[in-house]
Amino acid sequence: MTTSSLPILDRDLQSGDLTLKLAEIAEEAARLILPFWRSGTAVETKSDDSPVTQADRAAEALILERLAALYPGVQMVAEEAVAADGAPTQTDDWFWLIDPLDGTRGFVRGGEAFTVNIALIHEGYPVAGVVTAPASETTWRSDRPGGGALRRQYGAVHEGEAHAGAEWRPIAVRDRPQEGVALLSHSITDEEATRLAARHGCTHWQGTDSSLKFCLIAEGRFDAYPRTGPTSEWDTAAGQAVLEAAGGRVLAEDGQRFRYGKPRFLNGPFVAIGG
Ligand SMILES: Nc1ncnc2c1ncn2[C@@H]1O[C@H](COP(=O)(O)O)[C@@H](OP(=O)(O)O)[C@H]1O
Ligand SMILES: [Mg+2]
Repeated sequence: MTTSSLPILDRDLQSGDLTLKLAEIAEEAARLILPFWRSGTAVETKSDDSPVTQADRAAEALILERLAALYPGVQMVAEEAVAADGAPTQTDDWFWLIDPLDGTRGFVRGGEAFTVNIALIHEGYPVAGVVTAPASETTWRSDRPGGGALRRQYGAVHEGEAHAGAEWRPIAVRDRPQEGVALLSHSITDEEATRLAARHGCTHWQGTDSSLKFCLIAEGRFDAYPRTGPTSEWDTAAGQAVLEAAGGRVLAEDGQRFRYGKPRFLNGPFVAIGG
């Protein structure tokens, strides 16, 4: 592997330019995905029983091409490539985790909660991440390390109409209110959701697909996202980077910071929490 682009990658990470460039890529992928949404696009079932569409594949191909052009030689671990070719058995110090379309089930149902996710892992932890929600034309990103988290609504930028929402605005987690609200996957029962929410000090909960859950906690609208069922590392890494930058935390069952590069890139249980 060539490591020649690592100095440039690290320079861009430290300046915050990295996630600005990643946001452009994720938004380009989002524009590619959107025409497939609510279009009755064909759905195939992967070996793990999860759905995949042409939108997932087209978006992943675009992201891989853009990343390889910007930072050649950095290892890329992406959902559809792993589904097709298997997972790499080793990870480098630096690697990308890419989920071109998270929340595919919701996407296929015509729901709005689906996202494009790009994260950079360094020595086992997400150090930069970008999440884009194509349906609402919104992007969340971590800024330079220690620089917080930001959100923008990008649609108007490309229609050529300057409007306030198109600016990057800082976001932050909220202090836990008396009646906290948890976000949970639709993949669990109502009983399980109520129990999980209560375990993490929340009196209410709401079901939401995809990594959008991390972003909604990062911007201070919700309080926790506990997950006991399986996810893959590309489902959570970018959301974790955004949430941590906004002042939140993602913890494994042992209370330690949630880490990456695990066997087959499979996540165990975790909880994402705001303030
Ligand atoms: N058995 C399993 N193993 C690994 N990941 C799983 C899984 N069941 C669900 N997931 C992951 O959970 C994600 C959906 O989470 P949520 O329910 O919060 O929307 C899916 O992302 P994709 O839609 O990208 O496939 C999928 O990767
Ligand atoms: Mg996913």
